[in-house]
Amino acid sequence: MPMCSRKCGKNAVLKRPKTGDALCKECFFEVFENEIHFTITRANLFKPGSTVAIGASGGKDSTVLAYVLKLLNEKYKYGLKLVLLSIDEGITGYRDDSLKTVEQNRDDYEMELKVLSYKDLYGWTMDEIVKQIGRKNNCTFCGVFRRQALDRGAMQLNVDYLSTGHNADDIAETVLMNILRGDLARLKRCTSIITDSGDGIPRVKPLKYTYEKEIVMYAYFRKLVYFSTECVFAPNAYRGHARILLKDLEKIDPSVIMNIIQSGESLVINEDRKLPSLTKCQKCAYVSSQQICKACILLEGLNRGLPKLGIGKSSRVNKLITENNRQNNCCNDNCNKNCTNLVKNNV
Ligand SMILES: Nc1ncnc2c1ncn2[C@@H]1O[C@H](COP(=O)(O)OP(=O)(O)OP(=O)(O)O)[C@@H](O)[C@H]1O
Repeated sequence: MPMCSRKCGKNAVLKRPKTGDALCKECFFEVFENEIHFTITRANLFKPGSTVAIGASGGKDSTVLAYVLKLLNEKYKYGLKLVLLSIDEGITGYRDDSLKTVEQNRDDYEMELKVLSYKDLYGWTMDEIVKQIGRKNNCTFCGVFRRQALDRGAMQLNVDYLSTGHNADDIAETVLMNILRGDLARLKRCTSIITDSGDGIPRVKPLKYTYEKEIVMYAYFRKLVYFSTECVFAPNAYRGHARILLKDLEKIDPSVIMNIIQSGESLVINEDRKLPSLTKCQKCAYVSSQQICKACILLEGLNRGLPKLGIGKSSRVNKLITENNRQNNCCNDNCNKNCTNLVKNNV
C-alpha cells in the first residue's frame, strides 16, 4: 500500500471504494464521519434538543449509524437524545440472534432500547406467516408490517425523529426498482433524506450518501459488533435483481451509485400524474395511502385464511373478497360477519 493520500505521513491501509483514495485508518475514520456530519448539517436533519429513535436491526448499517450518531452528537454537540428501537419479526435463527447484538449495542453505547414484536402487534410471527403463505411473498408481509411497527414504536417512544440505516446502495437500488416498476409515487420520495411518515414523526436517513462497502470497512476497522447473517427466508427477489445490476455497474465505475441517487433527486415528476396522498387507515388509524392500509389488508387475509389478499393489485383484492364471500354464502352490505369490512370500505 502507498502512503496515505491525505499526506499525514502514515501508510495507507485501504483504498476508499467511493473515491479510490488510499487512506490510513485514522484518515478514513475522519473522512467517513465528516461526510455523515456534513450530510446531517447540510440537510438540517435534527433540531437541537430532539429525541431520535435509531431503527436497530443489529446489522452493519444500523450498528454503524448508532455508533457514528453517538460520536458526532458528542463531538459536535447536536444536543440529541438517542434511543434504539428494534422490531422483532419472530424469525427463528435470525432475528432472535440479531437482537442479542442490539442488546450488546444498547450496553456498549449506553442507549435505551425498546423492542416491539410482530406477535404482540399483529398476533403473528414471521415464522407463522411463512408456514401459512410459503416463501414466495413473505417479504411483502415483513416489509409492510415492519414499516408500520417502526412508526408505532416511534410513537410509543414519543420521539421527534426515526432514523434508519439506509445507505447509498439501498437508495440507488430503490431508485432503479421504482423506475423499472414505473412507481412514480415512490420514485418521487425515495431519494428524500427526510420523509414524512404521515404521523408527524419524520424518518431520516443520515447514511444516504454512505457507500455500503465503506460501512463494512468502517465497522471492521472500528471493531464494531454487528450481526451479518442474511435473513433465513427468501430474499426480496425483485430488489435482488436491482442489487445485482447495481453491483455489476459499480465494478465498472463506483460513481454509478452517487450518479443514480443524484439523478433520482433531480427528477421532476409530471404534475398531471395523480400521486396518492397520505391519510389515516379507517381500520387501525395508522398512516395509509388507501382507505384501509396494506398492513390491515394483509392481516385480514392471514386471519381469514386468505393469505394472498393484499398481494398484487387492489382490483385482485376486491375479486378475492367477493369470491370468498360468495363461497361462504355471505350477503354483502347487510352481512353481520366481519367479512364485509373491507368490501364496504372499497378496498
Ligand atoms: N427489525 C428491525 N428493527 C429495527 N429497525 C430495522 C429492522 N430492520 C430494518 N431496520 C431499519 O431499516 C434499515 C434498513 O433495513 P435493511 O433491511 O436494509 O436492514 P438490515 O440489512 O437488516 O440491517 P442493517 O441495514 O442494519 O445492516 C436498517 O438499517 C434499520 O435502521
